Amino acid sequence: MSGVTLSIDGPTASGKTTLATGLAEELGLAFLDTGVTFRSLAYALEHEPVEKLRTELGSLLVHQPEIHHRRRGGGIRQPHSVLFKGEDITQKIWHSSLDGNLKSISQDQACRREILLLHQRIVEKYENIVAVGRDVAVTLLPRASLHIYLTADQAIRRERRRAQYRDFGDRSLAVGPATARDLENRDAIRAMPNALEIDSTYSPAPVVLTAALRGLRRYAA
Ligand SMILES: Nc1ncnc2c1ncn2[C@@H]1O[C@H](COP(=O)(O)OP(=O)(O)OP(=O)(O)O)[C@@H](O)[C@H]1O
Ligand SMILES: Nc1ccn([C@@H]2O[C@H](COP(=O)(O)O)[C@@H](O)[C@H]2O)c(=O)n1
Repeated sequence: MSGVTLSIDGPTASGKTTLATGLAEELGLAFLDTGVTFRSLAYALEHEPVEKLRTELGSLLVHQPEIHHRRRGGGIRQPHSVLFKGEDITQKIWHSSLDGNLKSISQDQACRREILLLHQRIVEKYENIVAVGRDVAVTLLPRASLHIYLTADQAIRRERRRAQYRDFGDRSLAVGPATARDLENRDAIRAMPNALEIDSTYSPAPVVLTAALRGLRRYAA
């Protein structure tokens, strides 16, 4: 299968990254986590005014997506990384103290437009890519081979996030209900012909991956 593009949207801790990584490993895709860019801007906002971030984003921030070999070849060919003004900030963007900045950035429409342009320049470079976020089906990859909306009950998502960050005391455990944006995107995805909605509440990650691969075979055939 060549020319594979996949979008995955869904609420916090629904398993988007897990599924994207599985698909990227299985199919040898590049993997763009758009949330990483929002988080990087939240970090950058500690250092530069928002006006500068908006107008100079393309030169201030370099986001390299992860690139996977096919499963049989195994492993990651290029790990994801983010450089801000040349400094590698990949490990610095997760701190819960940045939650307020993250909210400001994600509500700033001008910032969202600049972030989208940055992501469009990234996806243009890859023939085979999976992009993950909260609006990627509608904004970034409207012509993807398959659009996945992944969800799970809030209590389950909260429990999974707590377990995931048990050893990372400085990370945010905030897991709310699906936001208005999540629901808007879910409805838009439902209306797309090549869409798949997966509820992972009672499905372990390998089952979710199998369902996504089956969906891809169906629509990309
Ligand atoms: N189907 C599943 N069953 C059980 N646990 C899962 C499943 N999918 C993912 N998880 C676990 O749930 C946690 C959150 O998953 P993940 O980080 O992939 O979510 P996410 O949607 O990418 O989160 P975010 O919204 O922060 O980007 C991880 O610990 C992951 O291993
Ligand atoms: N396409 C996107 C991606 C992310 N956001 C915002 O960034 C936050 C962090 O994303 P994670 O995937 O790392 O949790 C997220 O909570 C959103 O506020 C977005 O708006 N659009």
